Amino acid sequence: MAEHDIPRATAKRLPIYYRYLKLLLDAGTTRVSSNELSDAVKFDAATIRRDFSYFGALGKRGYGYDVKALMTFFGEILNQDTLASVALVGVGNLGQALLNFNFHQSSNARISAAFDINEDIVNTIQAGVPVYSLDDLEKQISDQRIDVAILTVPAPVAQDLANRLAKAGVHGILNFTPLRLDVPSDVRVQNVDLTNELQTLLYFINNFGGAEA
Ligand SMILES: NC(=O)c1ccc[n+]([C@@H]2O[C@H](COP(=O)([O-])OP(=O)(O)OC[C@H]3O[C@@H](n4cnc5c(N)ncnc54)[C@H](O)[C@@H]3O)[C@@H](O)[C@H]2O)c1
Repeated sequence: MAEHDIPRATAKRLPIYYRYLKLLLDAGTTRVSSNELSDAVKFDAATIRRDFSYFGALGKRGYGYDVKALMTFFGEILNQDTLASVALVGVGNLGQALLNFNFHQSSNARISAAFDINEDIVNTIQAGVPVYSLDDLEKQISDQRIDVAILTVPAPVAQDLANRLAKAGVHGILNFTPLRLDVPSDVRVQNVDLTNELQTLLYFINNFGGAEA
């Protein structure tokens, strides 16, 4: 958890800054201006300067920002050095796709355990990740110190599983199901809804043309 008191919108942009800075650093670039960053990540330069100012960072007029210093700084805030183990519950169409996607390449998280009730895939390894029986949920979450779970099960069983996950000690749920989950106050839920995203996109295209929202 970041100890800096920053707006949520800024916090959401941090991983995007971080990924781009990593690209720059890998390409041997040592400094970057807010305008160059703006071109690459598509937030306006004023937003970027304001975001960075929350951290007391770090730009110099006529020089821009030091890429390595920014990376180190954001890396610490984002905890890039600690690899977070994530559970995936529900290894169906969507779950499989997420297993195949290598989160670890671009973030500090990796799916380390998957769970399902389908006997055909329980006790197999899918995309390098062991699939456990749902009966092992609590034990694996505790043994592997899993703090975050991705929920890709049918909606009717989602609340039950959210209850179990919360009870087992999970503090974050990335919820792909259409159900809005009730969770204890120490659990954070992030809902992902591709239909919503698509509708929003269509709305903006239809009402404002191609310009970005
Ligand atoms: N957010 C989005 O944009 C989006 C997009 C597609 C699907 N979805 C949602 O994601 C969920 C999964 O969709 P899908 O197409 O992968 O479905 P699917 O039927 O292919 O997969 C569901 C998986 O969950 C497993 N399962 C069922 N009950 C379980 C339980 N109690 N515990 C553990 N595993 C259980 C099934 O065996 C199956 O492997 C659905 O709720 C769907 O509505 C969301």
